[in-house]
Order: sequence, then structure tokens, then C-alpha cells
Amino acid sequence: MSDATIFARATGAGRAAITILRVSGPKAGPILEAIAGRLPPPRLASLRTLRHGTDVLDHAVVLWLPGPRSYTGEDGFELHLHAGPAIEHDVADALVTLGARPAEPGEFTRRAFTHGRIDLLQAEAIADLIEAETSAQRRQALTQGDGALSRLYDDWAQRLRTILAHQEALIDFPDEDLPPEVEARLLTGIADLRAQMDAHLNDGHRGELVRRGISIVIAGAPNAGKSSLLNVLAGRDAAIVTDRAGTTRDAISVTLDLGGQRAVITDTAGLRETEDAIEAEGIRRAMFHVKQADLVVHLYTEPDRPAPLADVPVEDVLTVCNKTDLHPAPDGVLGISATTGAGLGALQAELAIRVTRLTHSAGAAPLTRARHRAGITEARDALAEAERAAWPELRGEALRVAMRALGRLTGAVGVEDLLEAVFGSFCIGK
Ligand SMILES: Nc1nc2c(ncn2[C@@H]2O[C@H](COP(=O)(O)OP(=O)(O)OP(=O)(O)O)[C@@H](O)[C@H]2O)c(=O)[nH]1
Repeated sequence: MSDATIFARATGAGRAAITILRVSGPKAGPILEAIAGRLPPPRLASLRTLRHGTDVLDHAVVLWLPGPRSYTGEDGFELHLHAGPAIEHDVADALVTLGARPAEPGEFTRRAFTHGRIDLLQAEAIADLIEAETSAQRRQALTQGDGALSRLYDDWAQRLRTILAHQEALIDFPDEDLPPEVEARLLTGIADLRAQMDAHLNDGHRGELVRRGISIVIAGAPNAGKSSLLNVLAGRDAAIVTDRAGTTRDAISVTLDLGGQRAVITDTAGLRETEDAIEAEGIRRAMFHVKQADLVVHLYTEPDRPAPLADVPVEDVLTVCNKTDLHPAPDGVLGISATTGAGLGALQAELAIRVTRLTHSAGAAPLTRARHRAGITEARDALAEAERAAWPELRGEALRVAMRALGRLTGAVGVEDLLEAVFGSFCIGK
């Protein structure tokens, strides 16, 4: 980590009333004094005239944010400038002249991590919070940002540390008369922890589903009205609708907010036997999407009852009868008309219920990324190895592997190689 003083615009681009520039680093105090006169009281908004030499740059609200109680843990300040390219450009020039440099993407949050203000899980949660499009994503990111997942993993690491200490006592003093319960208690502790990790992993991918969005695929025979349904759900003409069977060739996706959850709905080619090579490729892709989906809406029109979709569990399929303006839906089947809009409210409500069921988590903080799943899987496998180990030394080594895997999740140990991947995806100014 360099000791450079960095700056970036914290607000978005485009015409606006205010642009906020953030500055962080050891020269923050002297730079603020140079452009705004004496330092304002910490963390209090103060109106100042900003100057570069004799040139008046702007009249701006200034926040002096001395470390360590700042976002990055370093001295920093914010300038709430009148938005305008000339002001921003000239203030940036002044900051560079006074020894600051533009920040890299995610550099503020990376400094917060380096200075121990947040751990790696919280840094990821900040990225998720900025990306959040739905209420469920926002809530999940806030919970993780508040440290819910960190506390769970820290608690496991603490328990592992105790188990490891007992294990090392068994290794170091094999001839001492340690009570036999020590080893029994140690093995029970390992088994308990492994079971908790198993439960955490077997959560139906809830956290990951909320984060990336639930994938809903509309499948069915040609002309069933799949593209029409996608369009009415999206509220726009995303997919081409014609009365020619076999119109949709490639999958088309739109993102929707379903009861506060992010859902990605995909329209696919109609499923039928065909000689047409392009349509056949479309059908192959459709089946690929169907198999990957979290939920399939199997659309059909009476009286053409469809055969069940191959390789898709029935509980992942919602059968829907379209064109009820022409033929009524049979009892027990959800009927809609994509043309008149009849039944669409009921369909949206049913989709929202199914999506909520997929993402409902019973209180515990869910893991939200493949990185977390990989780390907990490694720790769980190492604990299973420890349970099987024939020698105390092997058990000790397996416990240390589990500790390291947990430590990498929060960023407590050896994560240099991960930092580019985690912080590189941030925007500049965060
Ligand atoms: N009467 C009536 N016609 C509908 C309804 N929904 C769709 N259609 C018509 O059915 C035809 C096929 O609709 P699409 O939405 O293109 O059907 P699709 O399932 O996407 O068709 P492919 O792309 O061939 O697989 C069009 O002429 C639509 O206007 C409906 O609820 N009622």
C-alpha cells in the first residue's frame, strides 16, 4: 500500500447540482488548509471559499474527516462543489499540484480494508450495496456489510483455534496424562463445526440467488405466446412477436423486480421437432437455458397439453395456460391471456411467491459469492479430513488448513492474491 494521497469524484457523472470530491491520505490536512484556509472542525459541514493561490475555485461545503475515524482510516476530506466540468477540473488540478493523485478503482475501500476498518466480506458487501437493484439485494448487502457473515466466520475461527490448541497439547505432551475426555471433546467439537458448515453450504444458494437474481425461463411449444408473455412482464417490446411459429431463435432476457427480488426472465425458442438447422440450434439453446433455470414457466395453449420437460424437476416448473381469451384454462392450471392481460396479476403474484421461497433464509446470514462457497467447502473438507485422520499430527495439519480457509474469507490471512479480484470490480471513487 502506497502512502500516496488520493482523490476521486464520489458522485456520478452528468449534469447535477453538486459534485463531491473525496480526498484521503497523509497530505489531506495540509492540502485542505492550502485550498480552504484553516481546518474546519472534524466531521462538521463548513462553508468555505476554495482557492488555488489567488484563484477562487468555488464556494463549497467542506467536511474534514481526520483518521482513524474515517472511511479509509486515514485523514481525509470531502468537497461538496457546485457541479460543473470547469470547477471539477480546476479543483483536481489544484489537488494534483498540492501532491495528491487520482485514485484507482476501489482504492478508498481497499485502504479501509488495509487499515482494519472493514474485513474482506464487508468490502464485498459495499460493492454489492452499490450494485443492488432490488430491496432484497439491498437488505442482504447491508446485513453482510454490518458484519453478520464476518461474525459467523470469526466465531467458527475462534472455536477452531481452541480445538487446535487442545490438539497441539495432545501432540506436544503425548506421554502426559491428559484426561481422555480432551480428545473426545475435541472430536465432538470438530464434528459440530463441520455439521454447521454443511448446513451453511446446503442453503439452496439463497444468498447467491439474491445477489445475481433468480433465473426464470419461459419455455413451451412454438406460438404458445412466450415472447408475448416476456413483453407484457417487461412492459416493453423486448422480444419479436409474430403469428409464425418458430420466430424466436436466440434466447432474450430482461431483468425484473419481482416482489423486491431481482429476476432475470428469458424467452426461448419454441420446442418442437424441426429440419431447420438454425431453429434446431435455437431449441438446443432453449433446453440449455431450461436446465440452468431456477424456475421454468412452461407455457402452452389449450388443447395442446404439453409433455413434461425432460430433466427438469417438477417443483421447478410452473405450468401456465395462455390464450384464455380463446380457450379457457382447465381447472387447477394458472390461466392467462398475454393479449388481454387476464390472469397476469395472479401469475406475477405466483412468481413472486416462488421466488421468495427460493430465496427465503431462516435468519442466518447466507453466503453470497462463489468465493465464500469455495472457502467454506475447503474448511468443511479439511474438518472431515481431521475427523478421519489416523495420527494426531495429521489431524493438526488438517485443522490448520481449515483455519487458513476461514481466515482467507474475512481477509485475516494471506489474501494478497485475492485483492485485485475483489477491489478491481469497484468503481473509481469507492
Ligand atoms: N388470442 C391470443 N393470441 C395471443 C396471445 N398471446 C400471444 N398471442 C399470439 O400468438 C402468436 C405467437 O405469439 P408469440 O409471443 O410470438 O409466441 P412464441 O411462443 O414466442 O412463438 P415462437 O417464437 O414461435 O416460439 C402471435 O400472433 C401473438 O399475437 C393471447 O393471449 N391470446
